[in-house]
Amino acid sequence: MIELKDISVDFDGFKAVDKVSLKIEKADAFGIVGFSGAGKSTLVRCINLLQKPTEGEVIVNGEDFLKLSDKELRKRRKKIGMIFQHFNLLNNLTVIDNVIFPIRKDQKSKKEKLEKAQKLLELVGIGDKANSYPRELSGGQKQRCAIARALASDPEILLCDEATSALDPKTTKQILALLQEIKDKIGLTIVIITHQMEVVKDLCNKVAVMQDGKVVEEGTTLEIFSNPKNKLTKDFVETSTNVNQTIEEVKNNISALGPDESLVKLSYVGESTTEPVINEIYEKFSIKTNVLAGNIEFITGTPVGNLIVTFKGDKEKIDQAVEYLISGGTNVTFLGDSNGIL
Ligand SMILES: Nc1ncnc2c1ncn2[C@@H]1O[C@H](COP(=O)(O)OP(=O)(O)OP(=O)(O)O)[C@@H](O)[C@H]1O
Repeated sequence: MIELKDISVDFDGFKAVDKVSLKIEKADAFGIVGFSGAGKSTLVRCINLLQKPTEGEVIVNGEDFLKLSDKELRKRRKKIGMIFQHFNLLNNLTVIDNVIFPIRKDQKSKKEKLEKAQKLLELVGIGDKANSYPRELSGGQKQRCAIARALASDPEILLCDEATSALDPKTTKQILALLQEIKDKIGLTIVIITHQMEVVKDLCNKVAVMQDGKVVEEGTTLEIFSNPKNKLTKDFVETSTNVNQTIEEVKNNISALGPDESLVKLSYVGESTTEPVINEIYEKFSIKTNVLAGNIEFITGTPVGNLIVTFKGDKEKIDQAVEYLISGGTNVTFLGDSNGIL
């Protein structure tokens, strides 16, 4: 549905976006992650040509946007809503008038527009705030109003630029749940720029990681969380799982390991929960497992687990047990033994 082909954006010789190609399918919730200045906003603004790329093609629903006339482009843009970190509401208009604003020139009667706006306010959960002014709303309510306004033109695509960055964690969860609900209800395609991996985890089915204007890694959210390859992706995933921090804490607090003990990290994806595996390696190899720390998360419904354990037993048997675990799809990282902790 959205295809960005070899997009580059050059600001006076500085490449803010550098040959990026992305495919976003209908009803995807596509996350774009990266540090400040990575080029996320510039890239996303190319989708509705608020930013004209210096090079490349922007294909939306099979149409080459760069070949459209200004009039045609204005019409297509109406089907692409946008919400922002700082809401960008018009402060001198009431909440309902903010929602009507993008459709104020439509061929409908005033009554129809009011009814539509009120329905949208109900949908986003602030039906009772229609006659309030933005200054009378909380941050979460302001973003709800901005979402209602973005939906007024019946968009097929919603671009969200750090839409939850100014909100506290609880309100962030509520807004993400609302976006998910709307997405499911009207089949909206969502492109969401964020530096919060929690946002990706809660809402997105796919994610691209940007650095210095380039996409350095992309995949399904499950792939990115369970098996990040790029160093930056690993750092981002770590911010939400804290596995490395947990490992450091375990290492700092563990007393010396015995000659028959090894410290390892077990990582797995999917239904192969470790409990039966731990029982099996005890039965097969007489290896005793002691779980020191663990974290299991559900990414788009699939469990992703990280356990820090000690194995106790004959060295050769531990090696066999590790091989057995790896052959069953568990990732095993050796962290130390009686000779020292890595
Ligand atoms: N209109 C512009 N003129 C010149 N440079 C620009 C312009 N817009 C963005 N840049 C530069 O392009 C780079 C990418 O900016 P962009 O806003 O796309 O990054 P970002 O990843 O969205 O960052 P943030 O998360 O801080 O919004 C930055 O170095 C920025 O200073």
